Order: sequence, then C-alpha cells, then structure tokens
Amino acid sequence: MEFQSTFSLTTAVLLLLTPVIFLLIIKSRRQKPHHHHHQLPPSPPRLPLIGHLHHLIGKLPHHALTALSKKYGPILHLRLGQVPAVIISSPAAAREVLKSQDPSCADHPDSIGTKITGYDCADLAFSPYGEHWRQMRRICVLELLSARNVRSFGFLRRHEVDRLVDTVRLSAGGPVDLTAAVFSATSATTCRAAFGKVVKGRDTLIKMMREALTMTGGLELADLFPSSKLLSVLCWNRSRLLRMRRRLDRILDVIVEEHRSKKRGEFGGEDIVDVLIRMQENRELQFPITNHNIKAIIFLMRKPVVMEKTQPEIRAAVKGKTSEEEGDAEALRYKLVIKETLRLHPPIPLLPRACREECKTIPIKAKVMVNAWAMARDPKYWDRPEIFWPERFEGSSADFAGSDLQYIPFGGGRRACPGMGFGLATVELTLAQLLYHFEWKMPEGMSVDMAEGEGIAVGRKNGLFVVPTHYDNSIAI
Ligand code: HEM
Repeated sequence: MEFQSTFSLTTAVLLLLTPVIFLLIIKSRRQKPHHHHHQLPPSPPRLPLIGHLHHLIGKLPHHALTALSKKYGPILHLRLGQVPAVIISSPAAAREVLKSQDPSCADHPDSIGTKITGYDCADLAFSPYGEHWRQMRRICVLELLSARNVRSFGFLRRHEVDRLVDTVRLSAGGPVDLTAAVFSATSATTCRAAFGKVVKGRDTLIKMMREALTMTGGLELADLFPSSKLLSVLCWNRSRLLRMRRRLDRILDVIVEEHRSKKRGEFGGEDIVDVLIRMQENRELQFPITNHNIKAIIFLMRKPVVMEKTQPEIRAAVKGKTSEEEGDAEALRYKLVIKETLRLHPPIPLLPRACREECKTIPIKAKVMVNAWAMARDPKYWDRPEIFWPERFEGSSADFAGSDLQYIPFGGGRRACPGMGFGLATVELTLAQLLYHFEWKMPEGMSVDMAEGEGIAVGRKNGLFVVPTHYDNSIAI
C-alpha cells in the first residue's frame, strides 16, 4: 500500500515507459476477455490499460479514494493497472468484509516490498490466511503480545521512556526532532521485548524498519502489472529492497545466532526468538519453523508505535501537569486524547485485504481496501469530524476493539492488530512522560506541519521539530 510515493512516481514512470505500455496494450488486446459473473460495485470512468490509476495520481491514496467514494458510493470497484480492487468506505460494508465475510477476505495482498522484506511473506502480517498464519499469530500473541506480557514488560517500557526523556532533556531549549526520538524509543521497546538487548546494529535495524515501512506498499508499477516481466526487472525499488534485505540478513543472522548459542533472553527467561528456535529445533509444530520465519518475525517487531499529534493541541487538551500515576480523571483524559489522535490519524488508513474465495461482489484475488480514514472523518458518523476534540469520546461507545466500524484504528476481524495492548501501553506512558517533564513550544516562526508521509503505515511526512523546556515538577500544581 505504498501508494503515496508510487503515485507521485507513477506520473513520471508512465511517461518514461510509454513504449512498454504500448506493447502491453497490444498484448492485452490479444488476450481473450474474461467472463465473470460478479455483480460488481459501481466504478468511475477508467482508461485503457492503466484503469483507474489516473484518479490517484498526485494525491495521497486514502484522500483520493475518499473523494471517489463520496462521488460514486461507499463500495467501489477499481482497476489499478491489471489488479482489480474494491474500496470500502462505509461501516455496513466494512462489517461485511471484516466480520461477516471475514475468512473469504482474510488474506493480505502481497507485493514486491512485502515479499522481499517480509521474507517471502513468512512474517505474520503478510502471510496468507490459513493454518500457518494461525500458528504464527498464536505464538506471537502467547509469547509476546498477551495482556500478561504487556504488564510484565512494564519496566522495560519505563526504561526506554526514561532514556527518551534524558535524550530530550539534553536538547532542552533547542529544537528536537520528536518524531525520530519517539520512533527510536518505541521501536527499541518492542525490539527489546522481542529479542533482548541487542546493541550491535540496533540503530541500523531501526532505521531500516523505517525505510521498509515506506517501501512495502504494493503499488509499484510491477505490482500493478504483475504479468509484465519487463516492469518487474525495471522496478527500481526492487534493487533498493534487495540491497536492504542483504543488510537486514547480516543483522538478523547475528541476532538468531546469538540466541542459538546463549539460549536465553535478556531477562533470564526465553524471549520470542528463543521460543521460535526451541520450537524449530524440537520440531514441535505442525508447520515447521524456518530461519526465514524467525527473521521475518524479528523484523516484524519493527512496528513502531506512532504518536502522531504531539503538539500544543494535546497540551491544551490534557491541561496541567500530570504524572502517569495521577488520578483516574487525568488517565481518562490521556485515553481520550489518544483515541481522538488515532481517529484523525489512523496509522494504517487503508486496511489491506485480498479476496481468497469467490464472493458475489468481490472478484477473487481482488485487493480490498477498507478506508478506515474515510469512515473516521465521515460527517454521517462524527460531529465536526475535522476538529481535534477528544471530548467527543466521553460517554461514546466507540472502543479500540472495532465494535463501531467507523472507528477502527487497530483494524477489525481476524487480522485485527494483535499488538493493541502493547502499543497503547507504550503510547500512554510516552505521552504522559513527555508532558510531565517538559513544556513544549514550536520553534520561532514555525507552525505545526501535519503533512502525511508515504508507506503502508502513514506517519508524518516531516519530523516534528519542537522546543522542549525542562519543567520543574517541584512547583507543579
Ligand atoms: C498504537 C499502536 C498500533 C496501531 C494503531 C496498530 C494498528 C494496526 C492495524 C490498523 C493493523 C491492520 C489490522 C487490519 O488489517 O485489520 C495492524 C496489524 C498488525 N499489528 Fe498493529 N498497531 C499498533 C501496534 C502494534 C505493535 C506494538 C505490534 C507488535 C509488536 C503490532 C503488531 C501487528 C501485527 C503482527 C499485525 C498483523 C496481524 C495479522 O495480519 O494477523 N501492532 N496493526
């Protein structure tokens, strides 16, 4: 789903590759037409060969798709190059895809990016739905992401957030790239929980995680024209990804080997990598675990916990100084602020699905994109949706578990995020500590830039530079 970068590039590429396109048109004319019996949803006007790609050029895909849905309806059928896609933008239709029809639509689409950095989709997030996925998910939840583990990793979270506070303190008075600092701290928390205190290569790994997140989107031209071998060879991100994979291999091989020889995690017991190695060696599982599975799972822990809107609005909403130990009322305010932030900025605005079984309105193998971003800003369900207003959640039934489909920042159905508890615990502590220890203001003459970046997980386009001043807690009210 790396639409953003690919579509800004698409314009240039379409021009450069006109001869290739010309050949593809001739080839596609020679192919016999497919006869299918779907009652396809409405479709905007499309062009030969590129289908509906032109509707997306130059825009962020979730924005472009929202505009199309407003015009043509909440269930859209598109053709992105050669790939059929169905876009879902209403809670009723999302319920069908994520809940009622869930097993039929529970695949995740693959792409050049996920194949290369996900070790041929050997990780959990991109592996096809089925017994193998179920086994991996069970292990990840049981060994890392369960409520018990989230609690037991509290000290680790605390340690990484303390380090973050120290880093920020060192720069007090001058601008700090808070996005980078928070990304590094939250990735370090998940990395340490998953595979211990790896010092060597950790920063490089975290940097690569960031890079991979922007490159594993799935709308490379080669992804859109899968039948073209030429485009697959010409895909320039492919060589970048392959180079990244080689660097990644070197770091992950060391982590795996260290675990094989030590056979125990940072905290004395087993971490998830130890568990996977034990299961691999004892052949305990129905689906044998390969080294690729282990490396893919380690890399999966790249998942950063995004705090998108750390800025004066949040300070205003959380009024006053608090520590995370303070009363329920304050804790509730944090929760409301985080809820509202995740409404306006769901980190995965387009939930990816692929249809694995024939169904009435969705062609088999079609990409299905549930536009969580559109539903979270639809005036049909939200009062003044564009305004950051945490109090809207006071007394509201919308929870993170996806009961109300207009609010699904952690997704829904079988493929919903298993790291929700882990992620929220980290975000809450980080936010509380950064607000407790510092006053924040924008650098002189700068305003808050909320431009969105590219990639499967949409974060900020540019780092948030803010100026912290140390806050003397001894005079706190
Ligand atoms: C605030 C933090 C987080 C948010 C907002 C978030 C959001 C999401 C979303 C929207 C999805 C896609 C769900 C769907 O398609 O229905 C997802 C999937 C996933 N998330 Fe998270 N996530 C967060 C933190 C984490 C953490 C900390 C981890 C693990 C360390 C994690 C692991 C995963 C995995 C493994 C999947 C794929 C699940 C599957 O395909 O079966 N997430 N997340």
